[in-house]
Amino acid sequence: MSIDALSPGGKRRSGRLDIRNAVRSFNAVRAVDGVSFSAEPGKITGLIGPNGAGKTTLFNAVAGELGVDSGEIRLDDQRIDGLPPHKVFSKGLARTFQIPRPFGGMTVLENVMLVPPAQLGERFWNTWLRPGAVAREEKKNLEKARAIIEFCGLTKVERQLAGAISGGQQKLVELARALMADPAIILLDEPGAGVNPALLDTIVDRIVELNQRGMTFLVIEHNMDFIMSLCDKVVVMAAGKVIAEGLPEDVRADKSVVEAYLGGAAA
Ligand SMILES: Nc1ncnc2c1ncn2[C@@H]1O[C@H](COP(=O)(O)OP(=O)(O)OP(=O)(O)O)[C@@H](O)[C@H]1O
Repeated sequence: MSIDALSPGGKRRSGRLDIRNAVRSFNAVRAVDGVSFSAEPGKITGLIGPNGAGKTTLFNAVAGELGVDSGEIRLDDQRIDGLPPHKVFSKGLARTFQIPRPFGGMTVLENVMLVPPAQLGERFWNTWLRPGAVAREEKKNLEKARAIIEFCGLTKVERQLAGAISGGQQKLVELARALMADPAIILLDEPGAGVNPALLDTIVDRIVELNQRGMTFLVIEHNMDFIMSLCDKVVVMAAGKVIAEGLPEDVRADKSVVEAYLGGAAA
């Protein structure tokens, strides 16, 4: 199987994400304070802002790790706010973390294999009643995992423990795990942080190629070269609110954006 067989979101989902008036507080802090914007299908949307702007809190709310206090989050017109992470994931939204979270004691291949879309074998009666189907499904998953691992440039380390490879390679393992579920949209939390320049090029290449195949991305990143060269649109948050949204070059020249970065802890 080659990576060509992967279809972002399958045929049914476009990966459109709509966030409307999302609010999430931690005691007195309104970390996300009435945020509205959309990530258009097939596009790469950048989410930037000074430290503490609320970007990660918003990601956590979208991916189901945190609830919103109010507001709506829709994926392809279906409400996903209030759903637990595995439900959001199964609807076609995958995310990666700023600090990768692989199972360090398992190999890269095992980490990727942990995320098959529909694990027939997990239904215990299938192993008795439909052993052939289970074996075929496992073979298909293994082929898919291998194709994705190759696509992510990880073949050489597929037998190594995920805890023993570099931080940049772990970010690629996270991307590989996300791809196993054929998501329609992937949320990337600082894919470039702590990654050496050569691996960063690989990550950027993979994102571009997936995007050309129709994958939608929403990306938090402090690396401005990355944002400016990769994103179709940039949304800027500061103190929990969206303060600007538009084309990368317009956002960079926006006075309120410059002030937010100078006034806050510049990224
Ligand atoms: N679990 C939490 N409990 C209390 N306050 C929190 C929690 N998570 C985030 N916050 C606060 O919410 C605000 C937004 O934080 P968040 O991490 O979302 O910002 P960010 O834009 O992702 O920042 P960075 O770029 O540094 O990662 C900050 O004031 C932060 O201290």
